[in-house]
Amino acid sequence: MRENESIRALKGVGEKTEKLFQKVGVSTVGQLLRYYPRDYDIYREPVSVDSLNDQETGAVLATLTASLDMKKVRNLTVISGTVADATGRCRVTWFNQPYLRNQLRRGMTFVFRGKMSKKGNLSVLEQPEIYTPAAYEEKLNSMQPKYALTAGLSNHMVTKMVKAALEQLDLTQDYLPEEIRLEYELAEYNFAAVQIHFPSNQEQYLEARKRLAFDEFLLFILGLKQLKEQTAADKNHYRMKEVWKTEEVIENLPYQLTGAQKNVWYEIEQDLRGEKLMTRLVQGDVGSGKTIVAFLAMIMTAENGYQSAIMVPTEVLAKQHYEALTKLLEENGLLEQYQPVFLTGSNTAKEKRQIYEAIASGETRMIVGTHALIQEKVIYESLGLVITDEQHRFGVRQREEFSSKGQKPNILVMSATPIPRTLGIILYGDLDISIIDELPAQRLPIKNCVVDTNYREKAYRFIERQVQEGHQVYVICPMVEESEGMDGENVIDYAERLRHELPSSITVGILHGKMKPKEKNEIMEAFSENRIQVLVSTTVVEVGVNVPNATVMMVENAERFGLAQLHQLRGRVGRGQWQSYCIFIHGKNQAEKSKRLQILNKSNDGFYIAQEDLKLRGPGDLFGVRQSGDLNFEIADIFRDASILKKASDAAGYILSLDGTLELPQHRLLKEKLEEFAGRQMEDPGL
Ligand SMILES: Nc1ncnc2c1ncn2[C@@H]1O[C@H](COP(=O)(O)OP(=O)(O)OP(=O)(O)O)[C@@H](O)[C@H]1O
Repeated sequence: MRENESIRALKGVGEKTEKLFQKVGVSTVGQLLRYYPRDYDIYREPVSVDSLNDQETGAVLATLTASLDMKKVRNLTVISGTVADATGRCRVTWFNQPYLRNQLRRGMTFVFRGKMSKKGNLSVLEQPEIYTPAAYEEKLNSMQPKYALTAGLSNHMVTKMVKAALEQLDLTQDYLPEEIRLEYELAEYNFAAVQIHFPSNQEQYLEARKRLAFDEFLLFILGLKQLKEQTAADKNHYRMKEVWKTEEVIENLPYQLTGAQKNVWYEIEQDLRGEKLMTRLVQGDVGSGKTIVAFLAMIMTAENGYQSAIMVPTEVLAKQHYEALTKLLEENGLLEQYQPVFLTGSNTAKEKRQIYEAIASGETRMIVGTHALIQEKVIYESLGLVITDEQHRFGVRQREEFSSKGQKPNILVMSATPIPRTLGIILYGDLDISIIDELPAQRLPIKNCVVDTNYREKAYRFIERQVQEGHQVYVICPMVEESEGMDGENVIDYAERLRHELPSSITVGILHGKMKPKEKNEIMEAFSENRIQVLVSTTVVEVGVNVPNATVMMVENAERFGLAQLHQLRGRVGRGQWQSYCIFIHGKNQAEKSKRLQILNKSNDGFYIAQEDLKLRGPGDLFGVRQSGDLNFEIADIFRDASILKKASDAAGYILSLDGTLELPQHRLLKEKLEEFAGRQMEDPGL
């Protein structure tokens, strides 16, 4: 079996199961292999019966005080009994397992492992797993995977299928050269692939993770280095002249550009006028005003008679950019001349045809869209500039794709990820870097608070007042809907609750990744026009959404998110001249985890936050929440794995110094893997 085969090739996967897996983005066996657990359930030492808290999962060594009862409740068979140790007793219940009655008898002692549920004086261990003490001893410290699920797809099913994939794939051929593996003390691939799903203990898990993170960085950097080689000598076939239009547009803006924006714009202008092709990254904290700089570059390109395309990760964002661009052009009397178009996957076939024609004929000089922009059918008349974000920054393949559409365009990449310089040099090795390190002057610093759920009542009243003053509010929940085995707030139920909590004059809307692009656009449009005042959402609003009238960001289960991600979320407010607020709410019993959140309380500076977060983490930080969704790594995390990143960079340098084109026999598998990796990077992350 090969990794690119459909999961249908696995025994037990029929059409229905295939559809369920597709919902979570898994179509091939390889994708299943990389469907890494979201968390693990650790088989820890048994604890005493009285020490298990409500909703806590754990194991107890206890004795049955009587034989089990059996009851029929509708069509369920319920088996229940009582177990006890020296500290106390609790009920145990199982459903539809009548045979247990013969196996478990009074006086027998087992390890029972399950979730404790407490209601008043009643403590119940629900559906516990049962082990003899010796059997549990063998399981001790092992970690059971917990996967992200969707309705109908159980953890058991994913576990079973991953096991099947691991059994049927031949993973013994390691693509990493032995020399590198030994030099950097990395586990074998075979070991890592299995242990990341089913770690025997925490040490093995860390080994597996280290290896897979190294691989991911290595492939990424190899791709970059090759790209740099290829583009170093690229000539700018769209060499441009200085134009006055951009000066006029700047004059007409309702605000003054900041010094940093002016500097960066100057650098871009010089690049576009230069002999060498531009490949530049503009890095700027959330809300620093990157968009206008991008638009100026598009106007300069259009004035020179060429086309430009701006590609963003989501349709919501594409729509927002399209509207902002149209408005800017309209205000400057340029709309007719440039005819901007909006191209995404959900345009109708007829619309697409018309747009393709307008692009091919050169009638339109500006194209805004999602990754639909690089599809085969889009033929550009004269694409002189492509603007993208770092999630979609082009790897080798993407640039080839664009090049095959004509000559290589100039490239501008936008990023809001604050990263230390040393890491930046590695991750953006193929790009020149410009930094917008100044926020517009009239912004007031956001006021923050980190509180627990007891504060909600107060928060709702505060939200009410802000809405009455004409402002708007985001509420972020970690989940879309209630989901088996996962605690935390979800968008659907939360919105319902808010509709009761808030006066009926306040409209509460919802937004999440499972909605159709068209629905998402409608909701965002309603929010930006203040027809919705409170938007309950998952993190789909994280990247780049701009509604300056919003002044409150409230994040539920804030402990679930990485600090950089929270900083991005916070960046959705404080974008206008009004005082804005961010309320981070952490769940009950999460005070420990929420210590991290105090960093956000102290500072609004993305760079500082990233550094501080890094200091708090160490290799022992097992399940640190993912830091950043911006750079699209599957397992590696640029902040948490900074030292692995440096090693992978050294290794990539060494490999290419020996064999620049990866032609040597010992690099054959690595080359194949790199091709496959580049292909994967092209896929839409599909928010
Ligand atoms: N110099 C400026 N003075 C005042 N407002 C500005 C200035 N530059 C941009 N803005 C406004 O600030 C808001 C945020 O700008 P923009 O959307 O470009 O941020 P961004 O850098 O893309 O941030 P993010 O990474 O969060 O998307 C916009 O409403 C924009 O009109």
